Amino acid sequence: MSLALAPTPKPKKLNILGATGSIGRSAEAVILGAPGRFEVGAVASGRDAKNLARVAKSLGARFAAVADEASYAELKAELSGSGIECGAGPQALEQAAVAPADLVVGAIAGAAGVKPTHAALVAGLDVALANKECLVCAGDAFMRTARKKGVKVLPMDSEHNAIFQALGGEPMENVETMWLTASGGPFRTWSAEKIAAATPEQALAHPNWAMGPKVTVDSASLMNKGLELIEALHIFSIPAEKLAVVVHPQSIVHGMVSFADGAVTAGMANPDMKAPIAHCLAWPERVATSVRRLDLASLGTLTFEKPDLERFPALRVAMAALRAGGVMPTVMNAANEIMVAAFLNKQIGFNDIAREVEAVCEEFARHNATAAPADIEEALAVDHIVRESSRSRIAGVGR
Ligand SMILES: NC(=O)C1=CN([C@@H]2O[C@H](COP(=O)(O)OP(=O)(O)OC[C@H]3O[C@@H](n4cnc5c(N)ncnc54)[C@H](OP(=O)(O)O)[C@@H]3O)[C@@H](O)[C@H]2O)C=CC1
Ligand SMILES: CC(=O)[C@@H](O)[C@H](O)COP(=O)(O)O
Ligand SMILES: [Mn+2]
Repeated sequence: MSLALAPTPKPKKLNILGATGSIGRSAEAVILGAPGRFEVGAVASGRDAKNLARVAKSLGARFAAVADEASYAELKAELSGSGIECGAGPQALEQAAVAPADLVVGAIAGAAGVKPTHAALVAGLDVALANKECLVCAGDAFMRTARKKGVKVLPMDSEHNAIFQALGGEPMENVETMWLTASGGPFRTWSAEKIAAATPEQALAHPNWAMGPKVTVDSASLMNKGLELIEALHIFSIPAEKLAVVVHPQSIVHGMVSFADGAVTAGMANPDMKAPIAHCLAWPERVATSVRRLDLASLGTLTFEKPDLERFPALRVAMAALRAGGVMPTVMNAANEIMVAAFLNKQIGFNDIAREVEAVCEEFARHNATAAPADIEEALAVDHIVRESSRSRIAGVGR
């Protein structure tokens, strides 16, 4: 009788971009909950030096990068004596992205994530992508690089991860429809009049998920689901006509796939990002997590309804950008980032977000060529121009 032990898997080496955010903290919990399975090389964030230093130490990283150069002195002081190297600015961010690794977690919020996350692909590293704005801003160029380099983009966003699991490796020709579920956000049952007067505090009160402010406001307007349709188009190389949204207030079913024979598979879990994060980090293996186990009998009822495009026009605007394709998703994403920030700063009202994003898209299409950006640089140049023109509209909103 031989007493052969199962080989201990080598720890998977990770870099985490956006390590201080909501996704970053959930990733930290997954990693700390699976001793010996992961090793962290580099971590990066925007400006929160104190928290970045904390997570770098907690995960035993070797390098920490902060985007904001003004935060460098604080980061250095926080890391002093730890032996962890650090840097600041765009080059340091790129250094964190391309540090030797098996997988890079892309969890920076917004189009700020495009350059560093793309740098990881260029360096030939697989990416686990939470940052949907990367694909809305520069999806064609981003995925072209992944294909050219032969690297994987694993979907970490809960809906896309559920669909990835529900697909089970089936060829795309067999897929009739990919369904993304939407919780409907905090205003799902509100009247149009009440939504018009919604405050940032109300928009930030998501019924099911604790997330960063930008994605939480997008969930309230349903723009998040529009961004996710565009994200799905790129991740799964599926035509826009095969993508659909259904509102599911319990956030238990995250995504579904309908096949040509009428069968439907669903990806389900309690709403906790540790589940899709663990799936991506361990893929193609599995790792145990503390995610509360699903008990359908005690839940009792799961409900589904059509999205209301009248009360939630942001989804209609995003669906138009999805259908138009070309540069329109890039334009819409940039305008939305500016308008969401203006809403959170109480400069504009909730309904102004979708109204202004639509106006910016229409104006851009009237005066510019609408072909898809040829590369990341072109996408970011459009992003920059649209941000400027969006900012210039804010003072005039409502006047
Ligand atoms: N939270 C969630 O459950 C989900 C999030 N997502 C997506 O994941 C991404 C991150 O979301 P979330 O974690 O909620 O967001 P958070 O706002 O909680 O965190 C954002 C992270 O990005 C960093 N960051 C911000 N600006 C920059 C910059 N210019 N350069 C480098 N880093 C920067 C922040 O650093 P700092 O703290 O230093 O500012 C922080 O680490 C988004 O694209 C979101 O749509 C997708 C599915 C679920
Ligand atoms: C957890 C996650 O993936 C978010 O993107 C989520 O989808 C937000 O919830 P909504 O369904 O309300 O947009
Ligand atoms: Mn999502």
